Amino acid sequence: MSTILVVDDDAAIRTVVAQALRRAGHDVSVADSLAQLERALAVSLPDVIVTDVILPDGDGIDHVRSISARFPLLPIIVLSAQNTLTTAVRAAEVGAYEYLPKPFDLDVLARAVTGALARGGMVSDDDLRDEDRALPLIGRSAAMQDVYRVIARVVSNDLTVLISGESGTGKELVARAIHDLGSRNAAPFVAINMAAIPRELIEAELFGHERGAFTGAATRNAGRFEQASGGTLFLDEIGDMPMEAQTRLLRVLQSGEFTSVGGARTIRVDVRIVAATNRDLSAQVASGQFREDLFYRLNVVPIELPALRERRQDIALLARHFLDQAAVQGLPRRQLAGDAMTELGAHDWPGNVRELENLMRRLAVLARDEVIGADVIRSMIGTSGASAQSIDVDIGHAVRALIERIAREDPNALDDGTLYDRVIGDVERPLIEVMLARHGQNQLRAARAMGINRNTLRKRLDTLGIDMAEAIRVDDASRR
Ligand SMILES: Nc1ncnc2c1ncn2[C@@H]1O[C@H](COP(=O)(O)OP(=O)(O)OP(=O)(O)O)[C@@H](O)[C@H]1O
Repeated sequence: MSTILVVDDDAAIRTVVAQALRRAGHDVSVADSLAQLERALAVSLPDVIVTDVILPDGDGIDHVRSISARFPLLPIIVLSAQNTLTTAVRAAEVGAYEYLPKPFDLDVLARAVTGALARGGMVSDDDLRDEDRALPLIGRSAAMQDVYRVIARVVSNDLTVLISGESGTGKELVARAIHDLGSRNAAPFVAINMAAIPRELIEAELFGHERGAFTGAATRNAGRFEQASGGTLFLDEIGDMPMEAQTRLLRVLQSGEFTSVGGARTIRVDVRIVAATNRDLSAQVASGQFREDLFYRLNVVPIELPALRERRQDIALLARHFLDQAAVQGLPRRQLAGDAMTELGAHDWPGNVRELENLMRRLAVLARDEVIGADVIRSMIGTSGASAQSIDVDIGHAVRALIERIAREDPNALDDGTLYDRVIGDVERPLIEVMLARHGQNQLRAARAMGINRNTLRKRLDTLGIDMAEAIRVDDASRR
């Protein structure tokens, strides 16, 4: 539960605001003066402060400046009856997260609080104050503060950034933050994932192709470089880029221009490059899989994202954030009991923030009670949770790798109309095998459990060539 401190000398407003925020699921405490506010801060830091401007012992806005200086990560929402532009500008100048003129709609306040919580832990920076550009990066740990410092350093220039970190640590989110906070934010942010595109298509995807450049190229296509013109190009999973494409990319980065596949025109583009990898690129350089010169060209400003297990103090903040987000999206509102937080804190999170996010969404959907206890967390992480997590984390990669493998083994397979059946067949086979095993190889029960017709299952067994000899052995054994 997030903690909100409401400061207002008007008892009626204090009560109404506190009630509304409690209804929205927050833990609310109140103060009627700056002195009481200071006493409350001395005891513990809330997640958000909501304060009036005119208080009996001073000016709330002046006080925001002092609080922001001491606690730069603490979002403050200012409420004021002085509906002047000057008050709004003053509130922004002193670093208030939001300014709401009185009278305000309680829903608007609740939304501002949710926004402030989602922003919690981000560096205090005037650029961040624009609603549209509010950052989704959560975390107050020292490791994340280091990340924020580097982001703050690169938003005002075009230096190339290389983000490394395990899968699900937020690399793409950081890349987007660099774009959104920089001067290129009116132009597009274009992402391309090297692991998701068959190797032979990567160059056409990056640099575009002319009509008729290869089979299937019916029209001229602008590549991602051109699409990102004036903006940011995010090269995800750069460690998966084939050698030839690396050579071409290096040339483009050096010269700022390229020709599309099958084209004679030279295209000049102005893009900022942010690359990311979950592999050890220097090891790939050492083993000759990644060009050393390209590595140095990309690694101008390195950002290393910590694994979630290395910043356990952020787990509670993130967990609450994802539950709030689920509630905002219309899923039931859930809270975590103290022992549930302890349980989350002890888990190792191999899938990092993505795993935590998926678990919170599943809890929002599946948990029976509003307050979730440690036992529920244990059962979700320990059993189906653990395996489902790894599926959530890996399924996209697995399918992409599968497409790549098929393309490598048989390049025609990408065009000959068989790809859908091959990929679905490879995904379906383990599903059927697992379900048959689970139901003692009984086809009727396995089909029912999967929600398909028994005849459909029979046909799929035939098509996929799944051997039922095992089933007969199991059936025989059970009959004996
Ligand atoms: N600090 C954070 N605050 C809030 N949400 C986060 C944070 N880090 C990651 N997430 C969320 O976790 C999920 C995974 O993040 P993201 O896709 O950026 O990770 P990634 O490192 O690029 O993963 P991959 O290597 O698998 O592509 C996203 O839904 C993202 O919004």
